[in-house]
Amino acid sequence: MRYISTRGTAPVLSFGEAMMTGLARDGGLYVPETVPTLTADEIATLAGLPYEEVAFRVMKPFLGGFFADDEFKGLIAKAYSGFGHAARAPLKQLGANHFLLELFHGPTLAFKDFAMQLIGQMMQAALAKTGQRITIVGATSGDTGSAAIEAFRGLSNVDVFILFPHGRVSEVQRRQMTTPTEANVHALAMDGDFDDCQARVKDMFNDFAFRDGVRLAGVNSINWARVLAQVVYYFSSAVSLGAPHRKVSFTVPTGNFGDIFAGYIARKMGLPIEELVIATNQNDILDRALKSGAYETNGVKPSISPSMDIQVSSNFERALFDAYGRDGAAIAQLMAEMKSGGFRISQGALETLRATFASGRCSEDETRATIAATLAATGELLCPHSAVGVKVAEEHLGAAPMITLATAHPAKFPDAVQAASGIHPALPPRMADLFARPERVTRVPNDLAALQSLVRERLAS
Ligand SMILES: Cc1ncc(COP(=O)(O)O)c(C=O)c1O
Ligand SMILES: N[C@@H](CCOP(=O)(O)O)C(=O)O
Repeated sequence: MRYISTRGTAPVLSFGEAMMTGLARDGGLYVPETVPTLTADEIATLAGLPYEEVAFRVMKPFLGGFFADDEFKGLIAKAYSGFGHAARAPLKQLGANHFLLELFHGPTLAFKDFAMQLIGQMMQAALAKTGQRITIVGATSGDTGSAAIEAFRGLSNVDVFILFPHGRVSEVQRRQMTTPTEANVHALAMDGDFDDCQARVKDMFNDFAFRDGVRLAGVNSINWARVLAQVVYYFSSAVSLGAPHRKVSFTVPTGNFGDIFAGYIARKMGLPIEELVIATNQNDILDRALKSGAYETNGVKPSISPSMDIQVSSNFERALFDAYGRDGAAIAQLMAEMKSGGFRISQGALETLRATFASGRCSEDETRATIAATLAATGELLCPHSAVGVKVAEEHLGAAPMITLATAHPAKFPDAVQAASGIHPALPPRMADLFARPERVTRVPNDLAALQSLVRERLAS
């Protein structure tokens, strides 16, 4: 099993190497050279299995033997043991043919825990074999950061630095990142928006002296292993609604395009997915791109679904790579144009993307109205991101059952949820004192050299 870069010139790597490498050295993202498939019979046998067993069967073909079967099963078991629901990713019925996939029962109450808890286990196992230490630098619009901190806090061979946009995450999200007391956790509030944070992380990877000097590792969806772990719940939910004997559709609240790209991989593996719907908030670059062919940023606008306040959608590069016939040079050219604000997608690539993805946009008012209407109709209290998904899904209901991904717990966004529904969602008891815990955070400028100095100083201290 080999992994290649979307920009065509970085070394070809094994699964383990791709996981520990993060961004490819040509600036691209690693993808499998070929996507393994499951037969209809293999998919059918997933129905009724525990989530952990589905995870093992879906992910194993991508590993190329990097972990022995028993070791991998053990890592999966540990990764999901802290989840607060026996099903891990339960499905709830919202309407006649509309289902909600609750992905917020992990330790930090967002879908990020599915991949981050597992990647934490896999990276620790890999480091234990080599005796190395690594420095993780991640960018977050709120959820990746807390999930990464939870997965790596307290480890002696890992430092974790998280850049979040100052003033642009919810208070619960911020406190999840700033209240852990372990010395290897470094929460950094950066001037700018999420796109700036992600750009600085990629800059650090593209500075080879820095990258090699600190042994930089990535846990954003830059890292293929993050995407892979998210493929699993497409299978677990689809088979529970009758796949592969009937098709299902998915709507995915989307920002950095990692989660919906995992759905795309599930479809390439053989899962019969009718429609894959991208749901955006007012930061609607992906919806505009699919409708007009122009992939152009127009500035991040803060919203009540802050984790999706993203315009430079990292994993869209992976989808473009396939849509352009896996032409790495063409992708490198497009990404260079992106630095000055955007590019036009070629007609052929656009048609390929439209054959694969549908899309829709949800305004702030529509998000609030969907939270209220869904509560009244079903009793389900949605977070604003999940509400964006539900609204867009309702515009795409068809013959196949629609599964909307509920990506975060409403208690992570209590102000927005209360304003929309009148209900103040409570944090689980284990987090009840979150607002009483002291915060530890460093304000940092949007400046690569300053950030690199800070990382080096912290590592030396
Ligand atoms: C709650 C929530 N919903 C949706 C998204 C969008 O997911 P993705 O960035 O994988 O498109 C994010 C951020 O990743 C998120 O934290
Ligand atoms: N919404 C994310 C943004 C980062 O996405 P990632 O999947 O690339 O880690 C967040 O909450 O941080």
